[in-house]
This record gives sequence, structure tokens and C-alpha cells, in this order.
Amino acid sequence: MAAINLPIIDISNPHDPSVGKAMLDAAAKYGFLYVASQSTDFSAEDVERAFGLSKEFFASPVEEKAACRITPNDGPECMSRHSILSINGGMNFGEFTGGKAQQPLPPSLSPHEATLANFSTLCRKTCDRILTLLALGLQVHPDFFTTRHDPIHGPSGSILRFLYYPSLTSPATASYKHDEDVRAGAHSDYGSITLLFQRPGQPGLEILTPEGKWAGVPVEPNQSSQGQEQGQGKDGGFAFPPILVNIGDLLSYWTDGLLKSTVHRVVFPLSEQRAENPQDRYSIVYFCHPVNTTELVPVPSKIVDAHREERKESQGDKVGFGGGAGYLVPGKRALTASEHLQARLAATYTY
Ligand SMILES: O=C(O)CCC(=O)C(=O)O
Ligand SMILES: [Fe+2]
Repeated sequence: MAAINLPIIDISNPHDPSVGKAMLDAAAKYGFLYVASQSTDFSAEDVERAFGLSKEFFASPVEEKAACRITPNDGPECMSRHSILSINGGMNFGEFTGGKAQQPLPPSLSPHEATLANFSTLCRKTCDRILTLLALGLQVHPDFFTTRHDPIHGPSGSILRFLYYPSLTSPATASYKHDEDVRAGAHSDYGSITLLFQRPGQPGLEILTPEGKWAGVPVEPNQSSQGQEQGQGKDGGFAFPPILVNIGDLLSYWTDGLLKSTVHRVVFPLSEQRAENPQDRYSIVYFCHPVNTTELVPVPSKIVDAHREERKESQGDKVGFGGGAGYLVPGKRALTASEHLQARLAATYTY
């Protein structure tokens, strides 16, 4: 299976229209792209520290972890992947307010609340850059999306998640098979955009291509074409692999399907089997959602309008849950972000 070649985008200047165009093109074609780690608000140390905490958490006693295991009720981004979570592990953090978590933290993490809050803030800042660039690409006001995601306007469904997937060398997964069993089933994300942090040597993510085939997404794509100095971060430390970004269902709905919410999954890749020293996979995910009360009014973009007209002519169908934002029936108000999420959850859960 071929690995897909996604663009690596430098987001250091979120006001550069040509970068906005590149971001929009990738979001409309694949729904997935990388952002160059050096161009974000994170230092390599921030990322290293967060993965260190994740490792500590997953190595902590079972009883401590069980108290904060992902369950169907503890957050909007809790997928119906129970069988997966019985072998893997997950820890969700809701929004942090004033540097404080809004939930009890397990003993392994409670001394590190400020570090976790800071990581979550950096995720938000990076999402703001991406949302600004998407607005530029769509030729709407650069703040169109960021103001609607600004926590000063109220709570949102945004979530930070630590994930752990043992390798096949672990007793828990010894009976599983490379390229046959999956670690996380096929799904799309619910919110506006998702950031995924991965570690070198811990592959596993695959996306469903427009041709309907699974394609592996490398943790470390070939960066040479970008003229970046391999390994060096802006602060002189070692850079971390680029952050993988994907579009979620809500942003796809908001743009009438112009931006793609691409189905993805996590596997035990064959490349892991061939590795000399197979590693467990740790990933950190940030699901960014607009403020709950945000009305998903049509994005005032000629590019979205043109896409909607094209869709009407070619397929006549609608996008996502409750149609697309641009198919609003006259006299009816737009769905809010939290209503969209509820509709999305209702479509997923059968209990
Ligand atoms: O762990 C990963 O690599 C992906 C996780 C994911 O897609 C999710 O939690 O929605
Ligand atoms: Fe996902």
C-alpha cells in the first residue's frame, strides 16, 4: 500500500494569502495536511513534555486510570470504539479555564495541570493560525472562524486526548495481526479541525482516499522539498514531526462539503512488523470545536457558493447532518455548533 503524499504547510505567517490558498486546496482535496512543526507555537520541549506525561499516565496503576477512562458519556469526541479501548488507552481533557482543568485529574497528572493547560493553549493558538489561513483561502474575513472559536464567547466541545496503542509485542495484543486487525476503527472527527501529534517510529494512521483505498500517512514525511533543516527546531532544539491536521464533520458541514472530513483509522502497519524494535504508539490529539452557541450560518464565501451550485447540479444531494449550512430553509435559524454535535452523536450512538 502506497503512502499518501500530503503537503507540509508553513503556518508561520497566517496572513499570507498564498499559504491560505495552499491550505484550502489541501483541505478540499484530502481533508488532511501537515503543518511544519517549526512554524507553530510549540517548542520541541513542549511536545516532548506532553508525551512524557502521557507515558507516565498510561504506566500508572490500572485503578488510577480506570477512574478517568474514556466512556461514551464523558465528552463529545468519545467515539463508539469500545472494543478498541479495551486494548488501547485514552484520556480526555476538556477545556482548561484559567490554567485549571474542569475535571479531576489522576494522581499521575495532577501535579502537571499547568503544563497540560499550557499545551492546550498552544493547540488553540495553532488552530487559530490554521483557521485564519482557511478563512483567507475562502476569501472571507480573516477572523470569520477564529472569533467563533474564541473561548471568551463561552465553552466549546474542544478536547485534548492522550492515546496509547500497544505494539504487537505486547501481551495484550499478541494475538492481533499486522494489516488485518485495527487499533481504532474507521471514523471521521466531529469538530472543526483536529491536530494529531505523533512520535517517530510509531506509525499507524491511514486515511481513506477519494478512490476508496486506505493509504498510510507517514509520521515523518519527506521534508526535503520544503527546504527545511531536518531535525532543528526554531529554538535550536530538535524539531518534532510535523503536526497532522484534518478537517472534521462540522467544518465540512459549514462549507457545504467543500472542505472534506476524511475517514481515517489506526492500524498495526506492516512497517512496524519489519521494524527492528517495534514501539508502542502514543499519540496526542486536539479536537477543536467552535463555541457551543455559534450559529453555523453559511460561510459568506464565493468559493463555497460556487461549490454548492456545482454540487446541486452534479449530485443534487446535501452534506452532513441536517444538510449543509448553505441549504438553510428560509425562516429557519441555523444549527448551533452544539446542536450539530448532538445530531452527529445521535447518528453514531445507538444506545
Ligand atoms: O491516534 C491516532 O493516531 C488517531 C486518533 C483519532 O483519529 C481520533 O482519536 O479521532
Ligand atoms: Fe480521528
